[in-house]
Amino acid sequence: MRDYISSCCVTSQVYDVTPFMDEHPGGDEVLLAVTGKDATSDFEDIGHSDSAREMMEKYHIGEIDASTIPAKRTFVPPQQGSHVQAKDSDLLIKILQFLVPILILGLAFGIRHYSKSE
Ligand code: HEM
Repeated sequence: MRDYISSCCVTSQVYDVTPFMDEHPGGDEVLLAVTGKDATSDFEDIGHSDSAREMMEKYHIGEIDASTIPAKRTFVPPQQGSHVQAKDSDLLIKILQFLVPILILGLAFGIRHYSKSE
């Protein structure tokens, strides 16, 4: 007796394959790998026989409401505007890195000059 339920989903139908684990001709590892996942493509890629399809009816436990499956997210690249903004701030930092030491140096010379003349 196993202490977990391994269910996988093939074309929106959910199967509890726990009792079938040891008998599955493809082994239990493949079933475990798709537990809780949509195994439609894995199942179809094998080219399961008609008798395998009949067999799986024994383990049918329900159907998934396809509308509850989250849509696949597509990558949206950051907008051009923010990229240009990032370049602008990079330039500002470079200018400041150059200007600040010169300002400090100028200030030091200025102080030295005025303190000498006093
Ligand atoms: C309740 C669901 C399933 C049943 C009843 C089932 C049944 C079977 C049967 C009877 C076979 C022997 C070949 C045939 O008659 O087609 C088989 C082989 C196999 N199955 Fe399944 N299967 C199920 C789910 C899956 C899933 C979800 C996967 C993949 C993740 C899978 C992977 C395989 C593999 C890799 C083989 C071996 C193919 C080979 O060596 O040629 N099966 N399965």
